[in-house]
Amino acid sequence: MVDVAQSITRDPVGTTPAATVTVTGAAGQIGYATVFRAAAGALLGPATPVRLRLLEVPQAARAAEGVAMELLDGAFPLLASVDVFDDPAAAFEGSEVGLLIGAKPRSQGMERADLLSANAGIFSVQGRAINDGAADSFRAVVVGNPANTNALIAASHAPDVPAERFTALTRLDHHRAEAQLAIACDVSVNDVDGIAIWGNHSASQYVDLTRATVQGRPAEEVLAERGLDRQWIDDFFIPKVAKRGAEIIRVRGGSSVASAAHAALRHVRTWLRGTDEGRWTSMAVPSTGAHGIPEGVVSSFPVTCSQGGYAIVEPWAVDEFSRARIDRSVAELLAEREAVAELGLLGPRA
Ligand SMILES: NC(=O)c1ccc[n+]([C@@H]2O[C@H](COP(=O)([O-])OP(=O)(O)OC[C@H]3O[C@@H](n4cnc5c(N)ncnc54)[C@H](O)[C@@H]3O)[C@@H](O)[C@H]2O)c1
Ligand SMILES: O=C(O)C[C@H](O)C(=O)O
Repeated sequence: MVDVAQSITRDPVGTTPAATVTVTGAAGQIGYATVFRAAAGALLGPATPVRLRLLEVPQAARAAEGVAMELLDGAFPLLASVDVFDDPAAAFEGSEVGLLIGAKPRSQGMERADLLSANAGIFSVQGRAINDGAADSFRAVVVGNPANTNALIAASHAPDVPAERFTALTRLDHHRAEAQLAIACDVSVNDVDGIAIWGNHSASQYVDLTRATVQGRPAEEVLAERGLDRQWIDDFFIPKVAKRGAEIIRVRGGSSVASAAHAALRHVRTWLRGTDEGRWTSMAVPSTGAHGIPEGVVSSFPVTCSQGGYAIVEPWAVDEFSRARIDRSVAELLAEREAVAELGLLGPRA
């Protein structure tokens, strides 16, 4: 543990035992936007105190100490403790929830293979640390890109942890699609339902409206009444959502931060608390082979959650267009998997 005078332990409020949450990249932008809301109850709910374990690389550990100081200054009633680490093994000791945000960003001139390899180094080490030290109940969401394949790498290095506990974030894409559909139909986001994100958290993702509803009616029907046909969905709506990350970078001058933090918090909260009756969300999870998506990749699916678990929504007969789009994104995931396998970066479970 980094020697932080700021580390605290106290008896927090709350009616259930405190849960231990490890946040990697805690001094980075998304980490900073996440930990205060986690301390305020947005991750585990208003009844569960949280013990935060912040992991950073050694050169950013000092900045993470500063984050810990600010957490203290929030005097959050639910914050049981906060500790800073630069050693993954220590950071994941007893961990019940992992928010795996820290990753190596793509720098100029870096090839995708270099990015995969740089991140594989990070996620293999963290996978092993989780395998050796995390609590039996451990579950993780990977935010750091390439998120799906990073989750696969971590899971492959943690053979003693059920693979389904390693998930990746596509809830942000799901939220983006809900918002864009609501805007297109001039309704509240509360009126839209049934969107599914398939495949990779990348521009190849398939944003599926075929089961979506707007105020209980098929979304495609409501869009058609507004003169927005399938061509519009294909040419405008899907790219708008799938390329939103790049658009944010262009307009804001930096990648999505608060919306990504919000999505990561909601991902875990929904997983633990459950989806509402009759509704689903999107999560990238290890494929079981469902919907024709081969095992061995972490793909986004529509899922329902209950009692701390999730289930891929039962397969339905997808149309030809959807099938081709799902297969295209899955092909990208398979190529990423092959690239890391060729580099010898997959662990013993692979
Ligand atoms: N899945 C999604 O929806 C989504 C959305 C937005 C961003 N992202 C990704 O999230 C990641 C984080 O974004 P950010 O804006 O916070 O980046 P950032 O560069 O601000 O922060 C990343 C932090 O991770 C730390 N880090 C790097 N390697 C680490 C390691 N081995 N252990 C612990 N910490 C480590 C860095 O020191 C840094 O503080 C990026 O990979 C980004 O592409 C994903
Ligand atoms: O960081 C990025 O490349 C984009 C990010 O994954 C996003 O979807 O906003």
